[in-house]
Amino acid sequence: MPIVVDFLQFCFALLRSPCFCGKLKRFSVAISVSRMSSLEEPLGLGDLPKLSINRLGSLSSPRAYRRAAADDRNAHKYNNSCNGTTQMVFHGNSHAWHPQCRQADSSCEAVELRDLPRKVMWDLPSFVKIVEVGPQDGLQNEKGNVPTSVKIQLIHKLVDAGLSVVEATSFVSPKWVPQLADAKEVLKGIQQVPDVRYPVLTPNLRGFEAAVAAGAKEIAVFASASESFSKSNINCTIDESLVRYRDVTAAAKKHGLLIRGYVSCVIGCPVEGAIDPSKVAYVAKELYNMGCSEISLGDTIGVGTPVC
Ligand SMILES: CC(C)(COP(=O)([O-])OP(=O)([O-])OC[C@H]1O[C@@H](n2cnc3c(N)ncnc32)[C@H](O)[C@@H]1OP(=O)([O-])[O-])[C@@H](O)C(=O)NCCC(=O)NCCSC(=O)C[C@@](C)(O)CC(=O)[O-]
Repeated sequence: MPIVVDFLQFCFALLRSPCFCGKLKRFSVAISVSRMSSLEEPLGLGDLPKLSINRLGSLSSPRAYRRAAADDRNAHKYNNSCNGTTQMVFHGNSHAWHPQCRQADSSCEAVELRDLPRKVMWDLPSFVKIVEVGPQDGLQNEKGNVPTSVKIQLIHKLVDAGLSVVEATSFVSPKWVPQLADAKEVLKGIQQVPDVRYPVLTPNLRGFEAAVAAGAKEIAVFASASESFSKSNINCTIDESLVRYRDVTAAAKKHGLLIRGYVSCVIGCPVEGAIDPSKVAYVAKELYNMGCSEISLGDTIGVGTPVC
């Protein structure tokens, strides 16, 4: 199974667990795998393990971690006999992939299910970075026009509150988003704090050039896993957006700028309903390949609710 697919299955399993998704509408995932493979085969999401967060929690005790570490050290001694189907299994935080045979029959699946929470707990990141998008994603939906000075004040207060990444604005068409027509004045007006990042959205080269002229040091491109959402949001197909973003990211790399990538509607779309994770993985891989150092998987309409 390609790395991205397993990782996404783990994400969707967590999103479906009762407590996890109640708290998170969108989560920013920094996918930093050494190699991403293209995805052709459909995913068998129907057989996703039904993880319950309390089961995971029970494995988060120090003793469980010590036991997991011990197991992990012996991971290479796994010697399940099986009918020869080799799959990659992700083990512990060593980021080492241990080819491991697993039988397709229930006994192996029982082993796999029993082990999965340990691996998931063992492999959860040790910290969560909050990317604050209110000044952009929030204000763009405001009915009235928020004065530039108030936008700048909001950004300063968010930084004072301790946030280290505050998305400042979008350099998009004022015809589409009049609320952020003052993007240049906002970015120029911020008293930037060292070590704080102020990414801005740039949907095309025109927006990118305007952002650089206003002093942007980090940009974000935003694609979708839903064709309908892509059309309604940025007036082009997914593949057309990726062509645009290859130009934007190439220019950004020339300027040595950091690049974030967004994938919208990773769970569901208001028009198309449920979104196939392989579509999400395809878009994420393309964004990664063009140079995005962080990729945010957005449950844009907040439908990642628990299965049970
Ligand atoms: C993407 C475009 C620009 C394509 O715009 P377009 O209509 O497809 O094509 P266009 O190139 O003909 O541009 C239309 C007009 O905008 C101008 N224009 C063109 N580009 C720019 C620019 N960069 N800055 C300023 N002006 C621009 C362009 O010059 C033209 O002006 P006119 O010639 O008619 O006077 C348009 O569709 C647009 O701005 N859409 C709004 C995109 C947007 O802000 N969406 C919300 C972002 S948040 C989000 O997507 C979700 C996310 C990321 O938060 C994650 C999640 O939750 O899912």
